[in-house]
Amino acid sequence: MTIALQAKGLTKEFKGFIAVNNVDLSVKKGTIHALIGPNGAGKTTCFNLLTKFLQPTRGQITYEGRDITRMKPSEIARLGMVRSFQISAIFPDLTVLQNVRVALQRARGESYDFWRSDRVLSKFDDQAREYIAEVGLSDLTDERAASLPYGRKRALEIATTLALSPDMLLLDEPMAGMGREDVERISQLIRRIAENRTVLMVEHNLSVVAELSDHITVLARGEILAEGTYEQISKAPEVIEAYIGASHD
Ligand SMILES: Nc1ncnc2c1ncn2[C@@H]1O[C@H](COP(=O)(O)OP(=O)(O)OP(=O)(O)O)[C@@H](O)[C@H]1O
Repeated sequence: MTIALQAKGLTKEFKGFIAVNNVDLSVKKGTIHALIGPNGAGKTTCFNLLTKFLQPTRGQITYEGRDITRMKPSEIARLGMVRSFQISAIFPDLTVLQNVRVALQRARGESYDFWRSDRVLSKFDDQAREYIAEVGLSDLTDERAASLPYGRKRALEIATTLALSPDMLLLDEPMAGMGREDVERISQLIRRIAENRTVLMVEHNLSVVAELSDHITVLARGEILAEGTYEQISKAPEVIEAYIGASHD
């Protein structure tokens, strides 16, 4: 199996504090890979390094074999590696269809003009409807984004991310703030979008991680503590200890 994203010796220091320390990570193509760990483990920092929102102090990152260590988020997006919610927030007063059309228009490098007529944008309709169907929002195509329940808004955000045609999607806590029904819905959505894409996610909800992930990397205190399937890592004494220890902090 080929590697989509790889980090070697990834390190981030904040004024002498080492938030991410010498992390080696390989995300295989076509898999769902989760980054987990107790609070303060360095997951967000690591995620921001991989998505190029932060510059590493040391280390190298490659995507599809290409060195992306010094690239900007917009440059890696063009290579096909896209962070969810990267393009924009949702426009609350536009409909679901209009939001995805705008995302498509921007992804094609056309600037977005509010005054553009529907007719000009309608060339994106078919593609937009495809993405809307992919995230399960077809019934709500003509609803205003503002009127969507929270979980559906996240689905819409994912649809606008798909407009950048990513081969790899990076999701930052996709289940944050969601009720049970939405968690189930977004889990299915992630599984569906991962059928022909690679996914790396930071996620706190361990049952979601257990259900979705092919491979899991556990971070603690900025370092890799364990790696493997959920079955493997959930039995590792050092992982159990890190989580139990963290709950007593
Ligand atoms: N900009 C910064 N400046 C200084 N220290 C930082 C900065 N960002 C993160 N840290 C520190 O780095 C450590 C790791 O933080 P990070 O947010 O990456 O952890 P996390 O695993 O995502 O935690 P959580 O699950 O609580 O979000 C923490 O101790 C945090 O205080």
